[in-house]
Amino acid sequence: MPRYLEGWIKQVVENALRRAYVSRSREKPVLQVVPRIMELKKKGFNPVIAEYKRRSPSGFNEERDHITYAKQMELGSAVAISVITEDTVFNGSYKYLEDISRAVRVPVLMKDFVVTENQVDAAYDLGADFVLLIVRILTERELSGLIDYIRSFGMEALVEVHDREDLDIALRAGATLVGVNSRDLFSLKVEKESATKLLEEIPAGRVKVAESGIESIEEIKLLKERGADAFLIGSALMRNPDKIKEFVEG
Ligand SMILES: O=P(O)(O)OC[C@@H](O)[C@@H](O)c1c[nH]c2ccccc12
Repeated sequence: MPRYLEGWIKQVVENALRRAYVSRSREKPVLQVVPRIMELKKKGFNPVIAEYKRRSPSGFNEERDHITYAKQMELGSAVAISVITEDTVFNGSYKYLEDISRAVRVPVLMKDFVVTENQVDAAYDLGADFVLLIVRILTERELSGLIDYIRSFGMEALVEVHDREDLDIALRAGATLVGVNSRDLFSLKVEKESATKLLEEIPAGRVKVAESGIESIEEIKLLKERGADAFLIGSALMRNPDKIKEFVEG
C-alpha cells in the first residue's frame, strides 16, 4: 500500500490504484533515453525533456494540441518528451501518451503517480520508454519492486526525489536515472537552492535530471554547473514552445 498521503496527492494515488486500463499491443521497440542524454551532452547541447502538461495544482493551465507540441519539441532537438497521463488533477490522459509516442521518434516518459504494476503495463503498451516513479508516494519495497518491473520491459525508471531522505531511498532501491524535483509536491513550493544542493549529492554513475521551475537558459547553465545532466521543463515550454531551441542550444 503506498505511503499515507493527504489532500490532492491522496486523491491522485487513490485514482491510480483503481485506474481502468484496457491492454493493447505495443507498436514500437523501447528507446533508451540515457545514451541519448549522454550523446547530446557530448555534442555540447543541453538535453531537455520537454513536458506536455495541461494543468497542475500549482495553478498552471495551458491548452495546446499535444501532437503539434510534441513534434515541435522533437524538431527543436528535445532529447525526450514527458507526457502527464494523470487525469483527475493534471487533465492528462493515456491517449496523449499513445498519440505522442506514435508521433515522435525520441523517447517518451510516462509522467504519472505510479503505484501499481498495471500502470507500468499501460506505460509499456501505450509506447512509453521510461516511467516516472515518485519516492515520496511509495514505500521502499514498492519503489524497488516497480523499478525492477519497469526494467523487465526494457524501459527505465526516472526516480524522482525532493530531499536527502528521498535520495538515500532512491539509491538503495537501485535508481540510475534520478530526477530532482525543486517543487515540493506537498507544499507546491519551488525550492531551487536546496534542489541544486541535492543535485551535487547524487553520486557519480547516476544520470541527474533537474525538474521544475526552469524558465531560462541562465537557470539551465547554473544547474549544469551544479551537475545536472538533463532538464525536465514543462510550463515554460507549454507557454512558449519556441523556447526549445534556445534551451537546447543556449
Ligand atoms: O512546469 P515545470 O515547473 O517546468 O515542471 C515540470 C515538471 O517537473 C512537473 O510538472 C513535475 C515534476 N514532477 C511531477 C510529478 C507529477 C506531475 C508533474 C510533475
